[in-house]
Amino acid sequence: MTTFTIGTRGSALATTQTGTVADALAELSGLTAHTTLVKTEGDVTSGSLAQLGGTGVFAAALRVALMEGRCDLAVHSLKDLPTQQPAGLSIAATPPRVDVRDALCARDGLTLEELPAGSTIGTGSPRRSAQLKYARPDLQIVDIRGNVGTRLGRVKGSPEQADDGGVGRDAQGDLDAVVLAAAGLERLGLQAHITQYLDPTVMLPAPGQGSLAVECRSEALAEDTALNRALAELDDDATRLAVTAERGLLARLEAGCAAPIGALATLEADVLALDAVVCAPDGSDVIRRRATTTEVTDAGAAALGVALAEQLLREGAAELAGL
Ligand SMILES: NCc1[nH]cc(CCC(=O)O)c1CC(=O)O
Repeated sequence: MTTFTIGTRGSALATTQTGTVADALAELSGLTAHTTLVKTEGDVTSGSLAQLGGTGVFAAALRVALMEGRCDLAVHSLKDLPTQQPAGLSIAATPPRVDVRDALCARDGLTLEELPAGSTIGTGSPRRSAQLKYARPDLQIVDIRGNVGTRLGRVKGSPEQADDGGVGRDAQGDLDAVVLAAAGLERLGLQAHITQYLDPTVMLPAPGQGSLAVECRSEALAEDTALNRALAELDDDATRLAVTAERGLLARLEAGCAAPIGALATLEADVLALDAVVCAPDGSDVIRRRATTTEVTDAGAAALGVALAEQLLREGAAELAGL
């Protein structure tokens, strides 16, 4: 084998992320990387999607392509992946994580503290919405959809063009701010729009935010190949341990990426610490807790996530978040 093929979705963020991973693996392996575009709608049967289970509709089409051998690898945003790993597929690498924080992109350089009462903030994420309301009950959250460029285009005075038709709103932007993942903005070179990096004490990110997952067929992982050696080198221990803890928590809470739950694990010295927040969807209340472990292994990280989830459940997390 002298080449390998990585499947990617068509969005700017997906192709950028996939390109970065393809380049790194080509460099590490000496192989030539090909990328292939996988459409997320229309070209896959509902039968094969249903087999995969879970909710990750974006990941599902890529996974079908991987299972059918149309590509050797798939690159996912880890935060969009359901916690249930489909049979036959494995996460072969979690590359070094980039910025984990959420970022405020506001008009006129404003910060969260500076936004006047009644200001509008756009987000489609229950996790962001609940934490924003908890921090600033006087702001108005507006439910928005679309890709990163579209969302930025909603901010008043934004140079970014709203590219989804501008139906029923001012093409110049109609919101005072939006909140997006810093990682996505930075990968797209759009960090100039960020007016404030939100501290995780105010806004805990989604489990897995800022991390990528490189997935392959499990059977391929058993072979000793240049590609597998490159994948092992690309895998970052601190990232894998952190996201294992965060996703262990999410799985134990039986929640997905649409739940009002934030989690962030950090590895410092020989301690893995996990912070988590479970919110009432209306932001009226939150439960925020931290747990730590000195068992800094994959199993220890997963157990840390489960233990913190069980503590949160004992304290009423399911009722609070409507899980
Ligand atoms: N749900 C969409 C999504 N999936 C991954 C990212 C950004 C990159 C990342 O967090 O890894 C985004 C955009 C956003 O939330 O602003």
